[in-house]
Amino acid sequence: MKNANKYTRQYSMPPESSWNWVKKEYVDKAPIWCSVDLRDGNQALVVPMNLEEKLEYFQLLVDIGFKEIEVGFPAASDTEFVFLRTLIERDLIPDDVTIQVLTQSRDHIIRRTFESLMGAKRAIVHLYNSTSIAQREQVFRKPKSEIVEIAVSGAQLCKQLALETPGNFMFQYSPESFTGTEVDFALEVCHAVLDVWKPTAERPVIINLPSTVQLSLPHVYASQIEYMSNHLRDRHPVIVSVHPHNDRGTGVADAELAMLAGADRVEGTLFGNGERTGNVDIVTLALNLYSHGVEPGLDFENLPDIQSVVERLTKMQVGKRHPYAGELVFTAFSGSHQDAIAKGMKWREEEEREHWTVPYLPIDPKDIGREYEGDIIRINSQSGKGGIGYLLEQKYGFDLPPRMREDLGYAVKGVSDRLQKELSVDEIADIFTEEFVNLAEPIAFSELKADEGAGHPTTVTIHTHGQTRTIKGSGNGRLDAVSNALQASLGLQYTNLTYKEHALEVGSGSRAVAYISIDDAEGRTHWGCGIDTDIMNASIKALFSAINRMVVATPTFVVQH
Ligand SMILES: CC(=O)SCCNC(=O)CCNC(=O)[C@H](O)C(C)(C)COP(=O)(O)OP(=O)(O)OC[C@H]1O[C@@H](n2cnc3c(N)ncnc32)[C@H](O)[C@@H]1OP(=O)(O)O
Ligand SMILES: CC(C)C(=O)C(=O)O
Repeated sequence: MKNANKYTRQYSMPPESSWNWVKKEYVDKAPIWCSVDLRDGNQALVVPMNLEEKLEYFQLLVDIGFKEIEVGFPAASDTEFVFLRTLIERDLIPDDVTIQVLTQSRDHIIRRTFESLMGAKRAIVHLYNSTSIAQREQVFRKPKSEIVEIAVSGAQLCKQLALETPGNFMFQYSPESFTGTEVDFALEVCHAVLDVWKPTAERPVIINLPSTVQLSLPHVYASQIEYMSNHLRDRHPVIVSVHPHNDRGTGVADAELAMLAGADRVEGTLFGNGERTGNVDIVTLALNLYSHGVEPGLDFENLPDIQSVVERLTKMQVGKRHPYAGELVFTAFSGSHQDAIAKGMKWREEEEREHWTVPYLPIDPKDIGREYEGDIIRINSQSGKGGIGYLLEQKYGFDLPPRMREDLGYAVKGVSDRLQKELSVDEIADIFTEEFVNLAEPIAFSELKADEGAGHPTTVTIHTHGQTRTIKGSGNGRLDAVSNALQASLGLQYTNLTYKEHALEVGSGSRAVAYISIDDAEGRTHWGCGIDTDIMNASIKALFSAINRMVVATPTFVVQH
């Protein structure tokens, strides 16, 4: 980048920093949330929402639990004005919800804003004017004193109109572009406004300190907020609010550090919609609190539904990696992650655990309406036996022995790598069946007859190379007898037979599944699986499967006739 010297840092540190917020470990209570989706979010859309869309969005915000909702900039357009009138006239604002409206500090805009509020029981009137060096020099071309005057005259008019308009009005002031303003000057403007509004405990005032454009690292913003919070003359009746944007990608960090630094209130939007890179994402902030065991006071238990409504109304898409909401954010493709998640989930099943600590999953996806199946473990060529085995167990009930999972893992990864695609759990089950279950080539099991006498004498009917044969054996159990018959009659050589069985509880009918491994003459292990309604038949089919895999893997072997 050859033009780095074109840029310079445009923020200023406060005159002093106490850095007390650094010593706080985490945010221990939810802030007052204010949604600005219908204003800052809406003003940033290619096509702003229409009346019906805004009404639906408003109801969504109410359902989520927002108690303060900035419903628009009523002087901006007819749609904005009519929307507010509709909320008021149709009595759509619940008693415990306060609407907020934004106005520039300009006479006719403030007047129009109060007109729009006629009949409202309660509202926050949010006044702003820009205070940064860049805006003073380039937009307003006014000295500091005249910028203060813009704020003061607007505050005075708001106060006067609030007295003349029926309803209960609270005031909010934003030194817009606060992050590009000398912090002491921002304090001066806020004091001038507070001198007009004179907040009391019964009628507090909100001082909102936006990172209109993010200009610094988050700790600088936090220091600015801390300075303002510590130096506001009469702090108690003032609610310090923040309104972070996301230009540097750290809107969430700005908000979180600002809360540590004294902010009582946060303005933001769902999924971070808003000007340019967006406003701070309240979903992320709330769920970050939740993941620390702090009740966020907003209900995101059905986040996928909320997301689809927001996407439909805003015509914006939530990214696949978006915290908490993105399609892939609870998904592990990579083997070691899957293995740890599968073990973590099993650990939870073993007994009730007080806290959620599953590796790689910061919260339980189910808490926000996500599913485990198809969400947390997905399979491609980066995957491993742990995840593959976990999926087969969850959906189909196969509890494979650990070493068999390894064999299946390689088979599945091989297919995914060759086809260059993700595999569904059904496709994995197909691979498992094709590769390991009830294999009948080149030797097929047909029938078993238990003969009379000691040593479990057994007659087995098999098909091989187009012929049906009857072979006999005995042993210390029925399976051992079949195994001995096969080894003696067909010239097979293997040792170390291992065996595991369980009922297949998933799916229709009661079936048993057996897994068998054998070691061939060269020490290689071959696995097979058998499924049957009869447990003995399941185990014999598992043995045939293992033998058939061994025979196929040993091209030099010839079955004796
Ligand atoms: C950071 C933020 O998101 S702030 C919110 C921004 N949101 C919006 O602007 C959306 C809604 N806005 C609008 O629809 C329009 O801008 C309106 C209706 C409010 C005003 O429209 P207009 O008067 O036609 O145009 P515009 O906004 O460009 O006005 C610019 C004038 O207002 C002045 N101005 C801008 N903001 C403010 C303010 N907060 N207080 C006082 N004056 C202001 C400018 O200096 C400029 O003055 P000039 O006429 O002397 O040059
Ligand atoms: C009006 C203010 C709060 C604003 O939207 C901003 O600064 O981003």
